[in-house]
Amino acid sequence: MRFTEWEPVYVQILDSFGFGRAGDETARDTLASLVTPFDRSRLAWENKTVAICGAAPTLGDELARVDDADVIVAASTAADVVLDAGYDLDLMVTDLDKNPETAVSLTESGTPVAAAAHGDNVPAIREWVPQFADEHVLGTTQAAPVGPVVNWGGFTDGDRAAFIADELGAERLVFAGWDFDDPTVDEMKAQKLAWAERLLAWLERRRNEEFSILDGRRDDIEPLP
Ligand SMILES: Nc1ncnc2c1ncn2[C@@H]1O[C@H](COP(=O)(O)OP(=O)(O)OP(=O)(O)O)[C@@H](O)[C@H]1O
Ligand SMILES: Nc1nc2c(c(=O)[nH]1)N=C(CO)CN2
Repeated sequence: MRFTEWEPVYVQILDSFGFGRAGDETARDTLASLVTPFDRSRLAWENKTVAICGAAPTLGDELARVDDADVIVAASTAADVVLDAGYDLDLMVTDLDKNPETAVSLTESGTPVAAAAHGDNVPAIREWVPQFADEHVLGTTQAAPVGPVVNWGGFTDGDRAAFIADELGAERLVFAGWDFDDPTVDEMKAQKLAWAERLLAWLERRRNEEFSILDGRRDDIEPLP
């Protein structure tokens, strides 16, 4: 995903939440000062089935879905569920707002972590990124990419994980731990999940793929861009 393709969608997201672009850019620049370029050839996922684990309460019951995957990616707290169940992770995707200690320990053991900068997580970036093993950190932004910080698309940790897998050439994406109608989430999270759903519908269309988590829902999703 090039930024020119992402930008019109990004502008809609900023508008929908009332987030400021300048805040995202400041956060991105902070992250850029703390990370080095990530060697993406380590994550060559062509011909791979990649499992994208979200953190819905259903994840624990759906973990068998990752058994046939070649690669396991977990968003935020989904990483803890996957690791506690005894699986190895290939990548954690996070904006550092819930379980940054997991990200520290993963980078220390050589597992890559994609760390996102946005206007509301600058203190977390400053606190946690210096604690990561640098060569295992992929810095990401939802604003324009700068230096070592990439933008391969995506907004919430979970849909960003899917966009990253797409960028890395994944042949097939499978999903566990996704519940767009989760009744336990607050209003802001529900709005974020609605965007995640829209973004995944856009991604599956771009990929000519059908994500089963969107079955029965497509007619009600407003298309992007
Ligand atoms: N019902 C759900 N509740 C929470 N997350 C979900 C759900 N369904 C899918 N997800 C995906 O799992 C990801 C990780 O969720 P979690 O609540 O651990 O993280 P988070 O740090 O709050 O995520 P974010 O900052 O992206 O909102 C979310 O970003 C979202 O994409
Ligand atoms: N500015 C800003 N950007 C975000 C935010 C957020 O709270 N503020 N949350 C996200 C996923 O939770 C992703 N991006």
